[in-house]
Order: sequence, then C-alpha cells, then structure tokens
Amino acid sequence: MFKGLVGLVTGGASGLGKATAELIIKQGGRVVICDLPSAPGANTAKALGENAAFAPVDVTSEKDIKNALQTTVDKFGRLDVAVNCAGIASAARTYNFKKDQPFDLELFRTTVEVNLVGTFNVIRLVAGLIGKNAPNADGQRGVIINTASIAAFDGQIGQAAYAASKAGVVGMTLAIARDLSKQGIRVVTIAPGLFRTPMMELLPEPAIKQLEASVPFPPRLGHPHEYALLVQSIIQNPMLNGETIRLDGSLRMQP
Ligand SMILES: NC(=O)c1ccc[n+]([C@@H]2O[C@H](COP(=O)([O-])OP(=O)(O)OC[C@H]3O[C@@H](n4cnc5c(N)ncnc54)[C@H](O)[C@@H]3O)[C@@H](O)[C@H]2O)c1
Ligand SMILES: C[C@]12CC(=O)[C@H]3[C@@H](CCC4=CC(=O)CC[C@@]43C)[C@@H]1CC[C@@H]2C(=O)CO
Repeated sequence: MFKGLVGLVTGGASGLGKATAELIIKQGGRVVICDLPSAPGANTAKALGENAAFAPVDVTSEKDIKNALQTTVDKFGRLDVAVNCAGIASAARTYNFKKDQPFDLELFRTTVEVNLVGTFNVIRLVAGLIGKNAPNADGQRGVIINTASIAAFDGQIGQAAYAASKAGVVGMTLAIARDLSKQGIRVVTIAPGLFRTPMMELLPEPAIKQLEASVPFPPRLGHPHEYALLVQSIIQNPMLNGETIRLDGSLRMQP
C-alpha cells in the first residue's frame, strides 16, 4: 500500500508516533523517526529495519529539522508524508489559590513552544522538500498530518497551556492547507481522545481506569495502532484536507 512512500514522524520513538512509524514500515514504506536525542529513537529505527532511520531533533529547532530533512534525502531521496506527533503534556491551574501562586509562565511557554511552535516549525520546513515531488495524476505532492487533542475543545481543569497549544494546532490547520494547496500538499490534524501511551501512563492506574470508564464506546483507552490507522486513511483519501478529525470514542471531557 505504501511502497515507495517516504514518511517522517516526529515523536516517532514513542506512543502514537512509534505506532505510525511501524504502520508505514508494515505497509511497505520507509520512515525517518525524529525524536529527542534522549529518546530511544535509534533503537526504534533499528528494530524496524533498513527502511527506517533515526534523526535526533528538537522540533523547535530549525537546524535540527533541516538536518533531519538532509538525512531523509541522503537515506531515501524524497519525502511524501510528514506526521507531527511530538508533544508534551502539562497541567496546572491558572491560579493556585491554596498556594497563592499563578500558573508558571515558563511552563505555559514551553508547552506552547513544543506543541504549537514546534509543530509549525516542522510544517514550514518539510513543505519545501515535499513540494519538490512530481505531482501525481491528482496534482498531489504529499500530505502533512498533525496531532492536536480533544483538549483543544474540551480542555479540562488544569489544561490551559495544553489546550491552548492544541487549539493552536487546530486553528492553523485550514490556513496552512490553503497556503500549501497550490503545491498539492494536503494538511490534516487528528485530535485524539485518550490513548494508552507512555504519556498517558504518567497518570496513576486508578486515574487511567476512571478515564477509560468515561469513554462512551468503546469504554477503553485507544490503542496507538488505532491512531496510526487514521493516519493511513488520511494518506489514502485525497479529499481529506484542512480539517481536524476527533478520534475519541465519542468522549467529551468533563471539567
Ligand atoms: N496519549 C494520549 O491520550 C493523547 C491524547 C491526545 C493527544 N495526544 C498527543 O499525541 C502526541 C503523541 O503523544 P503520545 O501519547 O504518543 O506521547 P509520548 O510521550 O508517548 O510520545 C511523545 C514523543 O514526543 C517526543 N517529544 C517531546 N518533545 C519533543 C521535542 N521538543 N522534540 C522532539 N520530540 C519531542 C517525546 O520524546 C516522545 O517520544 C502528543 O502531541 C500528545 O499531545 C496524546
Ligand atoms: C494530556 C492528557 C491530559 C492530561 O492533562 C494528563 C496527560 C497524562 C499526564 C498527566 C499527568 C498528570 O498528573 C496531570 C494530567 C496529565 C498532564 C494526558 C495524556 C493525554 C491527555 C489528553 O491529551 C486528553 O485529550
């Protein structure tokens, strides 16, 4: 299905990104895993075989992403699909009245910097390489897929920074799709609900069980492979563009 396709996945050493990289390989494609130098990206790529490579990056760094794109060209000669999964979670109330403390501004800045600015940094740079592809019969040169969160719409107590960062990803999706439309590059965002990944497992198990029970159907956390299946569908369907797709079992988060 993806024979000849070259993908780049940020946050590809863990969770949703790792599942996406695994699916691309399984479907016959090649993939560059971009993740922090401290992440097990090299081992992840090695386990996936010769059709996978690792590029250590911080998504907020122009230099790192340019180096990753050079690695992509050196190893695989092109780029067709970029998937932005890199992200961090944070939680704190806008004002902690018990401690008489406002939300830490550096925490807000860092959350937005990684999740929003980092995502845009990758988009603005991968677009140049994807744009060099010859268009297919439909005029398409490639696809960029981003990861927001249902927190962009249902932001719970303590998620001001996370919700703002993810709402920004949602908000820029259509604008970027329009910017890149003449070059035949589609841009779609996935807003996952609750998925069992290392990020989620930062929560204590009882809290995870409580969250699982809150999902109308299926009443469980999503499997990372189910996120990757939506990535596959987006790549395959040329009519998906400029939209954010919730992937949440019809969950609507309570405050
Ligand atoms: N797991 C969920 O339930 C859930 C729900 C909604 C949205 N999301 C979003 O999905 C994406 C993937 O989350 P996950 O659950 O797989 O988390 P995860 O923590 O398992 O994976 C995130 C990856 O991003 C990498 N990363 C973090 N900061 C980075 C940076 N500055 N540069 C490069 N890489 C960086 C981490 O090293 C990690 O490998 C995130 O954007 C997250 O906000 C997750
Ligand atoms: C981001 C998300 C919701 C959260 O706020 C938690 C996070 C898992 C790690 C956490 C541990 C905590 O002690 C505070 C909350 C949180 C930051 C969750 C992973 C996915 C959740 C999400 O995006 C909901 O759409």
